Amino acid sequence: MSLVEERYQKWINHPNLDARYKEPLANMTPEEKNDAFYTTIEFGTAGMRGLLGPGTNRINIHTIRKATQGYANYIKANGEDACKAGIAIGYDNRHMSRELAFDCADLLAKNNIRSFVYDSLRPTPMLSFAVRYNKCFGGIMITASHNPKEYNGYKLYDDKGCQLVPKLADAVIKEVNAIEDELAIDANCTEEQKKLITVMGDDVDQDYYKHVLSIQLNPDVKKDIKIVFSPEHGTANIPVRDIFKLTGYNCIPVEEQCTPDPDYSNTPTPNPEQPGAYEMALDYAKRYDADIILVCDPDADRMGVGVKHNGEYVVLTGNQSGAVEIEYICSQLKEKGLMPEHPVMFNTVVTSDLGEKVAADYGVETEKTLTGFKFIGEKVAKYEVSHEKNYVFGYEESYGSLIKPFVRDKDAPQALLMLAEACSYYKERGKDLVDVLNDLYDRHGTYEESQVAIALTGEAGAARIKEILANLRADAPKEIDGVKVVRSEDYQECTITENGKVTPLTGFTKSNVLKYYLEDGSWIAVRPSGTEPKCKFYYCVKGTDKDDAHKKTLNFQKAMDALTSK
Ligand SMILES: O=P([O-])(O)O[C@H]1O[C@H](COP(=O)(O)O)[C@@H](O)[C@H](O)[C@H]1O
Ligand SMILES: [Mg+2]
Repeated sequence: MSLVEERYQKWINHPNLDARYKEPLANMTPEEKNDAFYTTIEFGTAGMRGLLGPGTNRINIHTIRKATQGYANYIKANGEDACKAGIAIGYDNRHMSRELAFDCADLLAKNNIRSFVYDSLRPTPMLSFAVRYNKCFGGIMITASHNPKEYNGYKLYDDKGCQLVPKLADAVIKEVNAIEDELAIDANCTEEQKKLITVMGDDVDQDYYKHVLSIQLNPDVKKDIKIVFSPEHGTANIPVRDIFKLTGYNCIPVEEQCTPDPDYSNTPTPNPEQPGAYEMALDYAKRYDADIILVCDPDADRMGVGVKHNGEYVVLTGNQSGAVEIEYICSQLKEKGLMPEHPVMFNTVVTSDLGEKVAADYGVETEKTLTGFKFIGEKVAKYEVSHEKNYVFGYEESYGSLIKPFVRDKDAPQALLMLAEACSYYKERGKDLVDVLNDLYDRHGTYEESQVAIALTGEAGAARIKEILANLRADAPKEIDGVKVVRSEDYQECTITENGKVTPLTGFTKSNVLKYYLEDGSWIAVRPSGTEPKCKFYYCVKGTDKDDAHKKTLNFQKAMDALTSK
């Protein structure tokens, strides 16, 4: 019997199989069966994420229990104090999220581990905050972030509220993998053990709001702007609207997208990386003549921005909104004499160069990490202890930023408040945020950043993604669209190749990423997504002006297409 068949038979015949899965299992096509059982669901960029449904390679009550039992064993191995400190648990609007969250709490209680659960859906950054607020040993967030509605996921946090970095995640994974029969785990705890579960109250929310309000650099700015806001049916609805109410901003919610909805009924996509996420907000913006559109992904760690510029709405990329944020923050810190000593900003190896140039202009150093906000959180924790450098900002290409590190993950409510303030501040001075961005291009060079993600699903898709990167390694491009590759970095082999010389690349955990620097100041990076079945290509293209950058971007994309279609 094949491994897939063996696993399938075990599941379908298991006495503990959740009754909801019997029928879908019985009706699986051979292809679906293979996909659901060919592997066990793994931890990626942001915990475990996958399609909902029965199978070892799916998110369901059994695979989540397996992960939680493994986590519980890890917590117990950390001693009595860890069990007592407990775990904060949060969840989003997705199918099964609430059920899975409370099931995790029961299972932890069964293991005599305390937990603090939010009474209803909350953003991922608020879960990170709750870990710190309750002085927990760690945290669990049930969410698949911005993925389509068929997905769910499981993010794990350390005691600082930072997602587990590989070193810690590996220790948990070891415990998870040691569990042989995921279906044998049940979450039936006693009434006495149930007392270990605390449903969190309003005090946590209020303290989070207080902290968010503290990021304001110009709290008294003239708030003469209209904001159209959409939570994309997710967790941001209440917190973001509360924060705008507390700070006095005029926030017009996209009502149709405010109800928590696991099916995302009124948005083509909840992902701020995609134009569909702005469709309805754009209609509202035109109707109300809004200055700015602000949207959050469902777990409210990512955000998207649309800016009214010369009468039209321009949607910024994550690289662009990050650059505008750092410009506003640094200029204000400097003007007010608040810039700390040895200031540092963090972003990732696939984030545009523009932000770094802006930061450098204000004397702020940039440190780069791999993709994954956990690596930024890790750096924050390091410097918090050593005091060698002081945090100014952290952001990623993928529409996430963190203004103040009282949260240790990207935090959209903070970003939205800062962008609203920046929008108001510049409006008073006759500018919009696109004007600010254009000024940055004038000062630091014109960049066009883009990301092309090719969807490659299932076992075959995963193999193809590996092959694309392996082919690039085996036959390294010397030029791309006729432009010479002057340096390449391989984060898996940990090498830098420059002028024919190979030197070690240090300071990063091994990761399947390739980055090519071109003679004209542009770069291109390739990596498999760790949250979706996609191969991602990142382009940071430097041009003489916008048209030149755009033309070059299209040519580079075409060239990479040709290079990787072998
Ligand atoms: O999806 P989220 O908002 O949880 O965000 C997560 O995934 C993003 C995309 O990762 P990948 O390119 O591997 O798919 C990462 O940039 C981010 O740091 C991580 O927290
Ligand atoms: Mg998210």
